Amino acid sequence: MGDEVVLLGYHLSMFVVRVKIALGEKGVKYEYKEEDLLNTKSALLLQMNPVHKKVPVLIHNGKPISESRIILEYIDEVWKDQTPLLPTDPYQKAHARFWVDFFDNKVHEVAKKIWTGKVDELEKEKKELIENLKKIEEVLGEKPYFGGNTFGFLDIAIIPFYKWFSTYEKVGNLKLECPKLVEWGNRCLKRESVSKFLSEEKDVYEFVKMYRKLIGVD
Ligand SMILES: N[C@@H](CCC(=O)N[C@@H](CSO)C(=O)NCC(=O)O)C(=O)O
Repeated sequence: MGDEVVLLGYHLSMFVVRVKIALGEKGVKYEYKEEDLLNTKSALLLQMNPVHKKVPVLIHNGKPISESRIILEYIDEVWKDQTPLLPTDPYQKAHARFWVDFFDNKVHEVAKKIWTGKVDELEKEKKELIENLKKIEEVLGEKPYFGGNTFGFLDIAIIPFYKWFSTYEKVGNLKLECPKLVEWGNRCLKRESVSKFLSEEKDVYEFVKMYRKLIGVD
């Protein structure tokens, strides 16, 4: 019997898109189950991820794996005969893990403070976001992809946020200065595994506007 793979997700979740891209790059077939995060989480989600109760959760032959970065590494190890996601060199692997951690904590979390917060009270966060995204752009440098000439782990981790940049700018009333990341994003979008799953900018913006009303900041 082949592998039974199920992905619990939410259509706009950048962390879920990471997993969809990785499974796409590996050519792994899976069943996708959309969670209604804004209303009631499914019993399956609560059973499979009782600690965080968040998506994505990858269920492989009945066994759940949570946290997108951990899921990416799991996928890379389990389906290792297809294109590798992580570098094989230990130092390059550590470098990739460092920058995904930086991105999650110093770009995504800072940006989330902005798009869920009172924008006129967030000058520090706005500066931080611009500066930290510049640091990510410096890691890319002149390379086509973060790992060099091939699309890999760090690209997969960051590209799902690409269509959120314009919403960061609109809601935060700020200007991101990352022309190389824009070029890189368009380059990644040429890959079917990316273009198939990345949200549209207008959908992201509509979601954030709705969410801000829901939590009473707008
Ligand atoms: N560190 C985790 C973050 C997952 C997450 O925040 N998932 C959100 C949807 S995307 O914003 C989620 O499931 N939220 C539901 C909740 O917070 O209850 C990862 O990398 O997988």
